[in-house]
Amino acid sequence: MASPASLPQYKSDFISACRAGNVLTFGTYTLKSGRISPYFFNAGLLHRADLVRAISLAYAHTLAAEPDLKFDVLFGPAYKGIPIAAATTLGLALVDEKRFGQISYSFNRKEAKDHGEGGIIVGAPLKDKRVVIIDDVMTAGTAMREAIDITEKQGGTLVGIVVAFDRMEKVPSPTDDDGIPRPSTIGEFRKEFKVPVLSILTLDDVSKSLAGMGSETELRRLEEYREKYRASD
Ligand SMILES: O=P(O)(O)OC[C@H]1O[C@H](OP(=O)(O)OP(=O)(O)O)[C@H](O)[C@@H]1O
Ligand SMILES: O=C(O)c1cc(=O)[nH]c(=O)[nH]1
Repeated sequence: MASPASLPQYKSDFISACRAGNVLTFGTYTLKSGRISPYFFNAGLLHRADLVRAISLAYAHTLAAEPDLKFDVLFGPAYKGIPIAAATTLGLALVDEKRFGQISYSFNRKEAKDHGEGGIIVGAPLKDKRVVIIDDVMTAGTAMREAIDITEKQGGTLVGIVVAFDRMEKVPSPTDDDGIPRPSTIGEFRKEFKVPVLSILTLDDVSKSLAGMGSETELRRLEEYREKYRASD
């Protein structure tokens, strides 16, 4: 992926990291929502030290760009949200230790532990805290709804959401693939939860630079998919 000159440095660095890690791949993928996608953004591949640095700084700068967003805890839902929350907490201290030095992170266990310290939360308790949920991708928003539910049940207050990649897809419906545009998942979350929903990159950010990445057939399938699940906002 080439990085368009107009993008801020942290976004260009993040695109370069995605490229180095082959994070965006073409094929046939069943998504959590059940949609069959011709491309996939796999944040799990950003595991090398230099790529972890790029992703943690990109999330940290995305959060730092919101001066009014005050929060105490970054909550990363299992599983891919876990290393992202930990790495971004470090990234925040590197970007602005004065502002972010007291931020904590936590994550959930997918299955509650019934011995030792017990419970489903590891890391900072969420009770009475201002919580930003951090994850890799939002498509239909099911994973994010689960994370919001955990946050509320633990007594935390949701104040923001940040993801690496916004696939810019419409909210799911019973006639999901009717090709009729509906509001985007992220747009609906902004309206429903009245908190900032941030993403480092959107599909639009990278689509111009996709031309060198996939074959003509892969790019045509991507465009067909985009048309089918295109959001109206
Ligand atoms: O917006 P949605 O339609 O819910 O899909 C996106 C979510 O699905 C995947 O997580 P998954 O729940 O598969 O768990 P993982 O982190 O363990 O891979 C992905 O990491 C996103 O979090
Ligand atoms: O919707 C998903 O399940 C999904 C899409 C994507 O691009 N990457 C990912 O990890 N999950």
